[in-house]
Amino acid sequence: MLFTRTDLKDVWLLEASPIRDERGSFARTFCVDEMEARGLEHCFVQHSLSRSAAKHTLRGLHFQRAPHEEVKVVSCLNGAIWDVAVDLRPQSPTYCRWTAAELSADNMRQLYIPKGFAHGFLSLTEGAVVGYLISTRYHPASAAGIRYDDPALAIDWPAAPAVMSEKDRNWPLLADITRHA
Ligand SMILES: Cc1cn([C@H]2C[C@H](O)[C@@H](COP(=O)(O)OP(=O)(O)O[C@H]3O[C@H](C)C(=O)[C@H](O)[C@H]3O)O2)c(=O)[nH]c1=O
Repeated sequence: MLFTRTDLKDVWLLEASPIRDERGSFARTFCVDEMEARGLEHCFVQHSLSRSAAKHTLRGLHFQRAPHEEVKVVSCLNGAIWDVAVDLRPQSPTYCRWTAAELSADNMRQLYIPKGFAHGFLSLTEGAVVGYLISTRYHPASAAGIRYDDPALAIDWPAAPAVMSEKDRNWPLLADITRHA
């Protein structure tokens, strides 16, 4: 596997190294030793999948509040998504900055998103299936989010969302959260 830091240094792009033969290919997508060697989380207590039927479905921006913050490793198992991580760590030099990567079943890339980040994606194809390795148990009472179009983040989404949940439409702006913190 190839591990590359993104422009947000604690967010990593993980790239599989498929071994190809006449049948197709085989690729390792997770290795505890490789994660440990880079000081990355390697214990994921929950694995989840989401399927988005329509192209340009937007999910996010989500995070769980302390003490239930999550490390996520996000992959795209069918189709393609534009995956976004937003640094919400107040003391971070990259606070409020975002990074994005195109993840697809073809490129077998994964995004490693540490605690303190919000996560979201826009599907780029119909039938996008997204896989999550998650370090922390789902804790609904700690579920939180910020608006995908928050001007404080200015995320340059590749297209307008065609489908999103009412919950995602109505997350607060970061300014509203920090004002009431
Ligand atoms: C996350 C989660 C959700 N659920 C239930 C709650 C709802 O009844 C239903 C759909 O949940 P939600 O609308 O939060 O699903 P997404 O909008 O795909 O949210 C996910 O996608 C964004 C981009 C993320 O980064 C999070 O991992 C996750 O929140 O599944 C569970 O039962 N367990 C879970 O771990």
